[in-house]
Amino acid sequence: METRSTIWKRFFVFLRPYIRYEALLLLLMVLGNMAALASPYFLKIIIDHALVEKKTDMLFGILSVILATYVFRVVLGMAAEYMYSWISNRVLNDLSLRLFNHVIRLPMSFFKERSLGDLIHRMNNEVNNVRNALTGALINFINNGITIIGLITLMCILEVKLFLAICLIYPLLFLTIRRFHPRIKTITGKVRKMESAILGHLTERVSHIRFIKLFNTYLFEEKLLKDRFMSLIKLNMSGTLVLSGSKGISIFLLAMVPLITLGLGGYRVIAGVMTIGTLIAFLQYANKLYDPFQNIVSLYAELINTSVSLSRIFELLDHPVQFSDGNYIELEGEIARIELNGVSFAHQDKTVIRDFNFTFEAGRHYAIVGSSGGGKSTIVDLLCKFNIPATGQILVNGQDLQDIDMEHWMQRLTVNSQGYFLFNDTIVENIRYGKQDATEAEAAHVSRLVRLFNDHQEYKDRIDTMIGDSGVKLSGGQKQKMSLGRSLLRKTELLIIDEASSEIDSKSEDIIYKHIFESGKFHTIILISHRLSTLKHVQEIICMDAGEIVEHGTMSALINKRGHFYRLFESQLHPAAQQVM
Ligand SMILES: Nc1ncnc2c1ncn2[C@@H]1O[C@H](COP(=O)(O)OP(=O)(O)OP(=O)(O)O)[C@@H](O)[C@H]1O
Repeated sequence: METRSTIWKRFFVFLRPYIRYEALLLLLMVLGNMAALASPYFLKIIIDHALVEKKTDMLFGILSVILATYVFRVVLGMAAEYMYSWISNRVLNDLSLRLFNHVIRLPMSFFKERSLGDLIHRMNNEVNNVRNALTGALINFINNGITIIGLITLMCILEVKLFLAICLIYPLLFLTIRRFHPRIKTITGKVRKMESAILGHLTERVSHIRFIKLFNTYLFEEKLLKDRFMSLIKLNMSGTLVLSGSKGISIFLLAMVPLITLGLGGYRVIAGVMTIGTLIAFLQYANKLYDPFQNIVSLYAELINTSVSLSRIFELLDHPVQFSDGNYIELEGEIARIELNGVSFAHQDKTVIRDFNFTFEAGRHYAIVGSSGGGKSTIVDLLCKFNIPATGQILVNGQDLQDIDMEHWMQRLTVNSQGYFLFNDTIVENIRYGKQDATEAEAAHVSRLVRLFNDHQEYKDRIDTMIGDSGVKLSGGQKQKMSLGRSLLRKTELLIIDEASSEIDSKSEDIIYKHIFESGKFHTIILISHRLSTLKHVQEIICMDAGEIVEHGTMSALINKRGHFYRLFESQLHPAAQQVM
């Protein structure tokens, strides 16, 4: 784990672009503090000179100066606040954008191992913690720090011996902070992890509310969440105990400062080695020291929390992305062939693909079939670079796919996968996600190609309406049609359709597939399907079982073979078999 100083050093990289504005802010803050700290010194002059020497002019002259410093302070304060808000908003914007841009470029393997809740917690809650620290704690920490330096300087100027006496308190304060804060940091880290887990739990449960209702598991769910909240409360309470203990001792130690000042200072005034004006001014400064020190102690604890948030954010940023870093190459020319040579792949310890050897030639249409869990979608993920072969190679025109730039590669193919992604937006906008520069008319056109609605009126009424979260206002078949429409908007050399029409009625499916396979829009197509009726569109079928190719060939050859393929489709086969034989 990174040390706190390295974490802050890394964070200061985000502050660097605004260094000029920060320098100006610091100047405003120093000037504002100087103006705020001047009053007790003027008070000393009033007591020791204007009053003792009975100089009315001097009295009112100094009072006017004090008034001017008040005005100066207010103006500087407003300017500093504005500047601070400007800087912190920009820094946060940079941090959030950098995080988002990084996360969306992380390899798929990263997302398979992480819980969604943990990711959202880091990208939202932890960034908000940094936001709170930036908009409050950090500025106060710096401001209080400047005040303390100013106060110490003025106290030394006034009476250095008295200042040295109150300094005895500070090593004790330092020891208290050192003793308590590592424990606070550990507890904070645990709280954050638990909060992420709870967020993940809530996200999962609310997004599957339908199943809670169907299985009537309200009480079970309530108990599950209650147990998690109880553990969080226990952890939070132990954190509060340590924090309040640390604060209590610090506050007690700081409260000793005015007592020592009055005791020693009063003695020195009685002994005639110090003026009353100096004692009053010093006492005011010593009292003023109490608040910023107390604030700094609390803010320090808050900044420890922030450093935990930052370390969780940086942990994400440290995960290597899968995109261009100058080491990847771009594929020259069109895709001529994709060869999978002895490819194997495992999820954790479980081997999912075994010694897969096949060459997809450009211009041909293929299907991959096999029983559930046989490894078909894993092959798609390997072709998308979402999975990386454990052994063997995937070669595109002889180039290792792993060496080809991810962004460049993804421009060459369109993948219509099993899990579609629909946003709470209009149908047109959802379809346009496939090709962001497509016009509304193009999007509307493909919605008709995939027969999204039954009649003309429905297109008119619904195409611009919101579809709800994850397309909740659409039927299962309509969602799949929209997803296919989105793919149809693109024009790429290779199209992969992974079980994308299981909920679409056979008649519509046939029309849509005819268009896809016969329009010539996609040169090479790989179709994954459990429906025999869709296989008539392809020229070659690969039959997989337990991660291996067990048969491949044309549909009629495979049917005649009476092997794996035949058994797999036996129940759907007889009417179709008549057509192909
Ligand atoms: N993220 C994962 N972690 C662990 N195992 C996984 C993961 N994803 C898939 N698997 C396993 O890999 C195997 C192959 O899954 P895959 O999705 O490729 O099968 P499939 O042939 O596409 O199945 P289906 O026809 O049901 O879609 C399955 O046994 C599955 O349990």
